[in-house]
Amino acid sequence: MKPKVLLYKPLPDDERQRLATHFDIMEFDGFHRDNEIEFLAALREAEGIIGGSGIKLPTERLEQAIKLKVASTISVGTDQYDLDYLASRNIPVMHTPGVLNETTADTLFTLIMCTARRALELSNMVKEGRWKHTIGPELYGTDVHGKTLGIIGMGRIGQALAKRAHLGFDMKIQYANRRRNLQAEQDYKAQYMDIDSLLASSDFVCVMTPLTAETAGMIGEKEFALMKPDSIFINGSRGKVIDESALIKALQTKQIRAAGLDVFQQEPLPADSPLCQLDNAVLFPHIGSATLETRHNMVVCAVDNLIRAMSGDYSQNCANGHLLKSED
Ligand SMILES: NC(=O)C1=CN([C@@H]2O[C@H](COP(=O)(O)OP(=O)(O)OC[C@H]3O[C@@H](n4cnc5c(N)ncnc54)[C@H](OP(=O)(O)O)[C@@H]3O)[C@@H](O)[C@H]2O)C=CC1
Ligand SMILES: O=CC(=O)O
Repeated sequence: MKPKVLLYKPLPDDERQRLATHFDIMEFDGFHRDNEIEFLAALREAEGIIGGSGIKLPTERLEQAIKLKVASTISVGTDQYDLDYLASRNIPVMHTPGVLNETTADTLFTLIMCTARRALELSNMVKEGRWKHTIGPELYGTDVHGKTLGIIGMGRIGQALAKRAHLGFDMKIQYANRRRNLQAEQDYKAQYMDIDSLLASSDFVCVMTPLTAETAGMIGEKEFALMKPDSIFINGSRGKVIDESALIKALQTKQIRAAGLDVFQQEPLPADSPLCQLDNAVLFPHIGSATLETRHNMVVCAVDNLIRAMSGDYSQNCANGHLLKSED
């Protein structure tokens, strides 16, 4: 008999079939009020689970997953799970680092360009028939090339962003991490500094840390007040890393120039969010890695991770490996 796996995100046919050769799949399109009873019944039977980062499975749900051996997420972020709790049950949480670095950095750079050059605001002006004469300084953008980019969270994706900025746009790179990243210092002349100094001296600030107890609410009113009045704030990490109300205030009062956001405290972002009323906010629907190629590669990686971890090998791509008890 094949082990039972709960799949809660639609997969491309090829990867769904590969999963089905190894496991008996119990399949759901997300987890919501309409499928709650069946989903929770499947969770109680599941030895493995695989799905995306959009579905939160809090501890009180996972407590019901009494047969669970492995959780595999089709994302690099793992904040939808309590890693400590799963580690206390010796359950590895597998994720997809690396395969999405370049695509996510492309998205971040798109946010940088769109905010700096007011691309969406001006495109809407053209589409809505409001382009009546050559635009004047009140609608000019600001340069990207040659400016200073501050990256909070110089990890895999942060470095891919630094590469674009430094090698392609001649930007000066500075960064904040808990530990220094000597590779980024060598490759992109990145300068290490504390978060407050970075905020006060960057033209663009991009947050790319994971969401953890330490980073939740890390950028709030005090931090926005430190930023330069002409600076631009980019968030590609998780919405809860910043205080969204404080950001809205900073944008409304033009304390900072603009913001480019791929992630929000609540997703999907409610249409009545004040962010939707702001010309100086460029908003993406959490599409950091959303290209056909990269999303496929992430699924391949997550299916591989599940197959390997279910057979006891979680030596690669395990987000809580350092917390697990060794089997030998
Ligand atoms: N918008 C989207 O679609 C996507 C969003 N993401 C998000 O981006 C996150 C980062 O991904 P990735 O680059 O692969 O992760 P990495 O682990 O490679 O990088 C994270 C970086 O954050 C730093 N960091 C962690 N905690 C802190 C802290 N308290 N203060 C300052 N820096 C900190 C780490 O350095 P150090 O440990 O030295 O502090 C590390 O350099 C993911 O966890 C996910 O939430 C990822 C992919 C797509
Ligand atoms: O947000 C996306 C991820 O992979 O994490």
